[in-house]
Amino acid sequence: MLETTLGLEIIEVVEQAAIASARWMGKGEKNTADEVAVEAMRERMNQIHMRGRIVIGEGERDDAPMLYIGEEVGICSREDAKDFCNPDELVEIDIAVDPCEGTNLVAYGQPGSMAVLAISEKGGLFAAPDFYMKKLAAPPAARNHVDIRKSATENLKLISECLNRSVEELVVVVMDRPRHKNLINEIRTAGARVRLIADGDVSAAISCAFSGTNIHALMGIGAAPEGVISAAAMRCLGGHFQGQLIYDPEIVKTGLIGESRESNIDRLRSMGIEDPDRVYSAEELASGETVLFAACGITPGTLMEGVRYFKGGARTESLVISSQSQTARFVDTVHLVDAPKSIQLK
Ligand SMILES: O=C(COP(=O)(O)O)[C@@H](O)[C@H](O)[C@H](O)[C@H](O)COP(=O)(O)O
Ligand SMILES: [Mn+2]
Ligand SMILES: [Mn+2]
Repeated sequence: MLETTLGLEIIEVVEQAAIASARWMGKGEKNTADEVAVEAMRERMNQIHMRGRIVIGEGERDDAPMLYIGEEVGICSREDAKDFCNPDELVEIDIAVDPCEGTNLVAYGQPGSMAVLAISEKGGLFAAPDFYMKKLAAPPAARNHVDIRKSATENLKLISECLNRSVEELVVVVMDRPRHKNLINEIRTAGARVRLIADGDVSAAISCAFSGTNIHALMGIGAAPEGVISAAAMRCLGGHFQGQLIYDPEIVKTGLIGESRESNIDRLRSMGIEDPDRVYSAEELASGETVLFAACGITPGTLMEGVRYFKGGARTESLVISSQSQTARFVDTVHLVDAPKSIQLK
């Protein structure tokens, strides 16, 4: 029902955010790249016949501009919506957004940034706190064979068996952070190759689900909201994804979580998370009956091209995934803004 209600309109939401943000590529201004993406996403979402509520609106951690958690979006959120929205459109839906995932990547002209969102019925997406999350993503063939509770060495052996290749033939993406020093050493010692990324672990997680990307696992600690968005895509694609919240300041030293382990556990409890050590599967992080995911490349990435402008318009590449129709659509769009004199085919 969700997919038929929203149709392909959500593609335009991520496309508009990406087109706005890519104007700031390489300008060294990450907040502006983020801000324009947020505004474009909000504006386009508010033109859609839907009754949406933002459950994940990344931005809190660095005072970045954000779509606020709890913000209502869509025409059918208005008080008089019954007058112009049909019953399907009035059903409440939850939305997780990251209008500019990889703001630093955009600011410094590096690959892997995207505008991204996930949608499900009310309650269908885990409202992740702005904590860190240990993540494990792997290809569909390794789903439920690997486990985040196992060591990287064990998981690499399992992935190699599931993919019928040697560990040396595997590539693992890890975010380039001091906290991953031991993990990186372990992966290298096991024989696999490591691709270090500066930012953007959503793109890396989803890339594991597609063969041909030469990415076979994502390991390490990133942000929890991005974990839920990655899980939404991986659930639809049948890839493996697990996440575990990180609340111990000894593991990640950051202003994001408090300096006391106990107060962090209390904070999680106050958010309804009774077991702070729980390991969440993709199906638990994105548990709704129907899940939709949409992303549009801002800078070029493993799965999508970045935004390319030409005189009079722009060209974008997006990925829309639906659990309902069981499709992953790559959408190549030419945006004709000012009546361009020619439209290049490729
Ligand atoms: O790269 C990221 C930053 O996202 P954004 O703020 O939307 O540009 C995410 O992919 C990461 O998951 C995560 O946010 C990051 O690991 C947390 O930041 P850091 O403390 O620098 O590791
Ligand atoms: Mn992000
Ligand atoms: Mn962001």
